[in-house]
Amino acid sequence: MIKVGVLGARGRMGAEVCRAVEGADDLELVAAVDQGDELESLGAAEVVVDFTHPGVVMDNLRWCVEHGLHAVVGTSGFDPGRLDTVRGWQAAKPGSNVLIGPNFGIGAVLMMHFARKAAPFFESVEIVELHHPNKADAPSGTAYRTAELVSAARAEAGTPPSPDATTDELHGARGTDVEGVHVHSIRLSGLIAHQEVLLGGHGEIFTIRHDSMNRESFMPGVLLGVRSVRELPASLTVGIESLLGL
Ligand SMILES: NC(=O)C1=CN([C@@H]2O[C@H](COP(=O)(O)OP(=O)(O)OC[C@H]3O[C@@H](n4cnc5c(N)ncnc54)[C@H](OP(=O)(O)O)[C@@H]3O)[C@@H](O)[C@H]2O)C=CC1
Ligand SMILES: O=C(O)C1=N[C@H](C(=O)O)C[C@H](O)C1
Repeated sequence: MIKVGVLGARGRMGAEVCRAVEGADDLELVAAVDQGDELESLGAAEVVVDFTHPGVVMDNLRWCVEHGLHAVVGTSGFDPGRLDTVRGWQAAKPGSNVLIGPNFGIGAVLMMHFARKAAPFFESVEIVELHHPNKADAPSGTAYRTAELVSAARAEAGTPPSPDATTDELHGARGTDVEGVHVHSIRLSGLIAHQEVLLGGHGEIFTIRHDSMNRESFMPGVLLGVRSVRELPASLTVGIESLLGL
């Protein structure tokens, strides 16, 4: 049995994770912590799952690393600077592995994988992410990570920047720029989590779209992370693609 603690346990994702852990024969939910609760009860866990808020996740993660707990993090908001900070904590206190999953949906991981593969073959690429209006951050962590992967693949292949003649822009009309990739964020009631990667070439458009229809869809990826994090080869891993053999 792997002893699991959940941070953000009363939130939309955290509550789903608690249900999934309680329903798994090889996992035991030993702590369910939310805003205002003491972190100390997490000390009974081997693996902590964090689905909280980009504004608090770094404090949570530092606490986990300092207490030697492995962490599976779904909370968004990780840029290269934050990843370096986590590496610094791990260097100071080795022993805990951290797995940060920008998206735990299997289809979403495949969307990012295929976008990275396709990116060098097209002149233009832009990303549209669409989410429920309760989401705190924009762009989404998934879109940010997709843009990073797409940008790196194009740079490695020597693909020039996407053409764009815009010289006169109302602020925000072209979205935000993540490493040279334009990302557009929609917030709309009725949505859960969706993303399109639009790739444009000579006389053809290739669109890769993923839709999360409910939050249960993230659970196979989260549980895979919980089961794998203790044995990961690196102390900090971003994305679950390696766990899927991608
Ligand atoms: N990687 C992935 O696959 C996915 C990632 N996410 C990400 O997960 C995060 C959470 O999303 P979601 O569940 O929708 O958000 P919610 O707002 O529904 O849940 C977050 C929960 O964390 C609580 N919380 C806030 N601060 C703390 C703290 N310091 N300690 C413990 N708990 C705290 C909140 O309490 P209160 O409401 O009182 O502030 C709330 O109950 C977001 O960053 C989202 O982008 C979401 C879906 C999938
Ligand atoms: O807030 C959400 O809902 C989601 N957040 C993650 C993100 O920022 O990419 C993952 C998924 O898109 C759902």
